[in-house]
Amino acid sequence: MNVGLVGVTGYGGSVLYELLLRHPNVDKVNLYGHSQKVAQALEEVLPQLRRRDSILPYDSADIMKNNDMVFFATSAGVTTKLAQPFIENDFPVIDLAGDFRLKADVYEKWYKKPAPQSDYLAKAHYGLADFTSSKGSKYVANPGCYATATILALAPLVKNHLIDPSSIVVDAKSGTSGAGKKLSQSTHFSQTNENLQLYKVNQHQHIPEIVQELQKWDKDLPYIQFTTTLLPLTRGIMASCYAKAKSDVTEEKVQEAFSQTYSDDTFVNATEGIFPNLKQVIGTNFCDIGYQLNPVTHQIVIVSVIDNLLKGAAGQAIQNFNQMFEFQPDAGLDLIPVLP
Ligand SMILES: NC(=O)C1=CN([C@@H]2O[C@H](COP(=O)(O)OP(=O)(O)OC[C@H]3O[C@@H](n4cnc5c(N)ncnc54)[C@H](OP(=O)(O)O)[C@@H]3O)[C@@H](O)[C@H]2O)C=CC1
Ligand SMILES: CC(=O)N[C@@H](CCC(=O)OP(=O)(O)O)C(=O)O
Repeated sequence: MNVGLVGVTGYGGSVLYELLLRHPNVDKVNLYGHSQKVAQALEEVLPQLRRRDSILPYDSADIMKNNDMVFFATSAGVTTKLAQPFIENDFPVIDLAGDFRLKADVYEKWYKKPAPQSDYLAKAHYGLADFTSSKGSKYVANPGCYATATILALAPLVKNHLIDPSSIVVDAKSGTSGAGKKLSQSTHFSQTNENLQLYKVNQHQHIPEIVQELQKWDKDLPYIQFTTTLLPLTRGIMASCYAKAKSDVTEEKVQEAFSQTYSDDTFVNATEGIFPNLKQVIGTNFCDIGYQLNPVTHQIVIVSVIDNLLKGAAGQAIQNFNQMFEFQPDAGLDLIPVLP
């Protein structure tokens, strides 16, 4: 099949392009940029890919005519403006941005941008690929990177009501590629290198996304305590999550919850007492999780790690693509970590 990709010049888009080029069910990837530009040689912007492709001017009619579906890996607010013709024509879209993940009022509050129309939002499927299937959906809102790491870490405990939902504390950390390619003061080399910086404390836009999804399993879950820290690394997210176990919860019950939830999952691996590090997942679509119940404090610590550009973005988008078109669940995702 032919697929369209808008946003190849960004971090998420370039990683998605690499995955699509190697995907067994993709014949051609057509690249699109901004509407006002003429076609641009890909080599001019991404010479390291060594491909003689062109980035075509953005045109929704052209995208629908020449492709079977389209991926948007564009900045927040772009699909709110561009998605309409695809939704009205039931043309399949997978959107890596946050525009279609939240209810309109929640999106506007946390992203500080106008939300898409409510009837369009109602057509979007939140594609947390390890828990839901995108089969039959025409518009998939691919989850956020921190949201993916955090929800996957907490899901077994929240679903099985093993923790006090008001006790959740998440200390999440990300490499700078999570912020996209645009330079800012906090991602400047001299500011990031050999430094740790907290940012968006209690204001991160993934807080409502995490809460919205966890509440599907426990409607009594209130807002979570969530902080984000910028790491002096390019790729990777580590989410360290803490929650108070209910009084009757034992080590066996916690183990059973993780093993029931993830034993058949190709991409999520959860292990009791062994805590993951970032390098074991960078370059892959895996989410590795370590967890332990502290018998003294009765707190459970759960640590998850992902590559923000793969499991947190392009890799999960491919999982959703595979579900949407009923390809093999792991097609195009046979990746091994970057070593050493
Ligand atoms: N980086 C990450 O780890 C993750 C990112 N995301 C989300 O995925 C999306 C892409 O992120 P990321 O790759 O990091 O961002 P970047 O800032 O690196 O790239 C943004 C891309 O969007 C393109 N773009 C912006 N405006 C338009 C427009 N009006 N029309 C067409 N193209 C446009 C840019 O093109 P140009 O180069 O021409 O400006 C660029 O290719 C964002 O919404 C982000 O929040 C989600 C999960 C993780
Ligand atoms: C390090 C860094 O800055 N990460 C970004 C990740 C969020 C993102 O990718 O945006 P969406 O809301 O569209 O998912 C952040 O914290 O805002």
